[in-house]
Amino acid sequence: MFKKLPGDQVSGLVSTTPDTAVVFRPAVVQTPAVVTIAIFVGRLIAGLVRLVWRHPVAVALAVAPVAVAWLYGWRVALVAATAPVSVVVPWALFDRDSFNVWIGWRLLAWWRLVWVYRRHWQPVMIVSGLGRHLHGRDYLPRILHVRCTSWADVVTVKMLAGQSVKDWADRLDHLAHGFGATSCRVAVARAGRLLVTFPRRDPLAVPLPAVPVPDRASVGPVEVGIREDGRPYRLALHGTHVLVAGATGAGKGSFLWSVVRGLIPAVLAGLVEIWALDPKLMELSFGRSIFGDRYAADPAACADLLDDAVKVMQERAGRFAGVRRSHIPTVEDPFVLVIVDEVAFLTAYQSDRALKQRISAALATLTTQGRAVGVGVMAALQDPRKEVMSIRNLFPDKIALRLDESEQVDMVLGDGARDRGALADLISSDPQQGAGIAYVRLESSPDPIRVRAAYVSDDDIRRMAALFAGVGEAA
Ligand SMILES: Nc1ncnc2c1ncn2[C@@H]1O[C@H](COP(=O)(O)OP(=O)(O)OP(=O)(O)O)[C@@H](O)[C@H]1O
Repeated sequence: MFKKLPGDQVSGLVSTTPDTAVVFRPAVVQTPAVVTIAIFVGRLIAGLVRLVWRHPVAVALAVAPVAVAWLYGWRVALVAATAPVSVVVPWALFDRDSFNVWIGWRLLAWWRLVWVYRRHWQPVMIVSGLGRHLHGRDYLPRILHVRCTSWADVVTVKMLAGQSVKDWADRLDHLAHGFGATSCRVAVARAGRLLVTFPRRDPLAVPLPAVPVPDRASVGPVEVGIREDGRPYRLALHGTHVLVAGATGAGKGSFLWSVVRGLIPAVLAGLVEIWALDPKLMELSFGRSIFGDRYAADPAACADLLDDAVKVMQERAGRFAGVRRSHIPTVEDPFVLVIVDEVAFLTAYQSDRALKQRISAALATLTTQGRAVGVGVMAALQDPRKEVMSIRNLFPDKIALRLDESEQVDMVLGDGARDRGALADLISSDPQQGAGIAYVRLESSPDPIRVRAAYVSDDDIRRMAALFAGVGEAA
């Protein structure tokens, strides 16, 4: 309060509280002008030192031409200043990628720091409640660093002491709109520090054609699409189980078929067997020849196939016991991937109680004991509620495509996933813009990542199936 009042007004200030015995009349000390000037000069010098310390390159770029002009004249300075421009401009025009890595993203990061984040930081922090205004002072989280990538700004922030990640996760909307982004995500960098990601554009906005069938037989992670940062997205199947949830038309088929497509060379080499359960009869029946006689659509046949998978699992467990603790795919013991489309048809919506129990028990056995012996389950479903899919927590890796309700996000991806930015309920229902887009949460990483699966068209599936019938050219 005193800071805002001129000294002569402060001297007249008294307590206005009625019935008080204490009258408050502050003493005003006249400061000599020289002391005030010394304080201002001190602050100026400290500010300059801070500027040089924080932005050495920018300061050097500004000071160097002035120094050259002073020492050698303005003509030399002009040549010295234009020479780098004549290198940088052609570089930017002809090799944009390397220019961006070395200069472009850094310049953009500096500009976004100054123009977007520093400029709006104080009001956004105070209005969103992440900063505090106490006793006339602002206590704000600090921006430590801004990094730009081709699609997003990643701002490293030092939280206020006592703040939690949840405080930030609860205000993603405030942050996104406050800094002019359509969405925002937070991740922990280390104790007390967060990485706050603000996308500038969406690399997943355009559908992707099917990924080419790999040249090599591999059981390793399968390329199924791209990640938000533009890098290929590879999904591991061997050694885990994967649950894919999404509303009708969300694009579950793209995940299932992209996985099948990526494993084709390994299936042809005998290192992988894909067993398909297709109770809806619409999705996997299309490429039936890929699965051979390991295909079932009728619920009773599905139960038999699942029981067979359990037998394979138990037989292997008996053989491996005391000999080895993990599975290595071979022609004798291939990796068995059981793909179940719309698993709720076999569990929740199955009217035959005995069959329903048999199927649920087999699925629970496979998902609890299968991965160490090379039997994996990839299940797709529309409704992730517990009463529909009681064993959803037995799948270590989860994929949430477009969902109908915000509460379903945490049901699929686990607690706190939506708070960390997995906004699966906000994915567009327009197939061009949203089908195949999903948030993935892996056992190994609590932070959900946004990906888009490639679209495997009917023709792609026909060509894949033809490979197995031995009548088609390479897919
Ligand atoms: N990855 C993708 N990229 C672009 N469009 C896609 C993608 N996947 C699916 N689509 C479009 O969305 C439509 C629905 O996809 P799909 O049948 O795979 O959804 P689904 O989740 O399996 O639905 P349902 O549960 O009703 O079977 C497809 O016909 C296609 O036009």
